[in-house]
Amino acid sequence: MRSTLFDLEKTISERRTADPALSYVAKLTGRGRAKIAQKVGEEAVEAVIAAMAADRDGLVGESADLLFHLLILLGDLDIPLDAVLDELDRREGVSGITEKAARKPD
Ligand SMILES: N=c1c2ncn([C@@H]3O[C@H](COP(=O)(O)OP(=O)(O)OP(=O)(O)O)[C@@H](O)[C@H]3O)c2ncn1[C@@H]1O[C@H](COP(=O)(O)O)[C@@H](O)[C@H]1O
Repeated sequence: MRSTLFDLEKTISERRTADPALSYVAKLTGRGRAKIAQKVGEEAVEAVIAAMAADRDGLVGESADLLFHLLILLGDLDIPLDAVLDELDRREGVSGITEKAARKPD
């Protein structure tokens, strides 16, 4: 399995306390969780815009930006990537239609 996301998670963890003048991760982290979350939202919107324009290259780039910023946000909350992958594993084989139908009404 490709280890790209785990490698990036480790790099982000190491760069968080670097010199903000030399590290984007450190600079963004220093601006606080709300700013990191805002960037995740912006990158998600940019991915949607690229998709709606059928801009495949754009969507690849924006998806990379989105995953990168999501990893920074998860790291800021001390949530390991493994926790997200575990949740996806837990859902494996459970149809989204079935899962939604089984939800209790509010
Ligand atoms: N994958 C990435 C990556 N993807 C995108 N970016 C940066 O994310 C920033 C997003 O650009 P924007 O224009 O949206 O942001 P901005 O203008 O800085 O922010 P605003 O002030 O507008 O909010 C750009 O500076 C991109 O270069 C990344 N910066 C770093 N990485 C990885 O993180 C590692 C550590 O980076 P540093 O912390 O910079 O050393 C690198 O070696 C890479 O592996």
